[in-house]
Amino acid sequence: MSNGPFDIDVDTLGNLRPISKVVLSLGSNMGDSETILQEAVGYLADTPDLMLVDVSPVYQTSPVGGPEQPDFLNLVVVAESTLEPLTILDRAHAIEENFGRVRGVVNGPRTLDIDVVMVGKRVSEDGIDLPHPRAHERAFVLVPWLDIDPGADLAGYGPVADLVDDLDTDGITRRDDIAITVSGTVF
Ligand SMILES: Nc1ncnc2c1ncn2[C@@H]1O[C@H](COP(=O)(O)OP(=O)(O)OP(=O)(O)O)[C@@H](O)[C@H]1O
Ligand SMILES: Nc1nc2c(c(=O)[nH]1)N=C(CO)CN2
Repeated sequence: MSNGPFDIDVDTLGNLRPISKVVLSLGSNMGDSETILQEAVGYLADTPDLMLVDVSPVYQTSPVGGPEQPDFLNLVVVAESTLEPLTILDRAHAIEENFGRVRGVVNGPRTLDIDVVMVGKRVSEDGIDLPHPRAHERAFVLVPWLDIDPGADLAGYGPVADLVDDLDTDGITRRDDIAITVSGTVF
């Protein structure tokens, strides 16, 4: 899939809207994380103008940073969208709030965290850092992403496969016993 901005959508008013590849990272280590991830992907799939392309396997991952806390379950969603990055981030925050996410400790435990890893070649603007400034060094983001998108390129950092080669992936385990289902499709 292209990173855009060469794919174009025309809305009902005839406006041209670039279609961007969107990569989202979801993580949970409080509550029923498996159900939370399942439902969160469902909310993303229900988001107007955000088309899910693929959902990665779920990984159990050792916490990176923060206080002592339980392991996370992480997954990555690849989508296509004409939405602005800040609109996608607002939607991510609204979904987090459905699961009672309270922003407290930096890198601390959370029912649900949704990071906007990349929106095509879009870069930072007021209110959103793009690509996500820590995604390039996080195995819990890059390994699941690579599973579903072997040719993936992290804008500004290069091929995800090369980034993964340089990372310690010891703390992450693929949980093939957990499946995410969207509209009858099992990922
Ligand atoms: N690309 C992005 N994805 C998610 N949040 C972002 C992004 N860019 C800026 N933010 C902002 O970063 C702030 C901190 O986000 P959050 O509380 O999710 O951090 P965190 O998950 O603890 O740590 P990290 O940012 O390292 O994943 C939020 O106010 C959020 O709006
Ligand atoms: N394993 C793991 N560690 C983390 C995670 C996460 O999702 N998984 N999220 C963090 C802040 O976003 C900080 N540390």
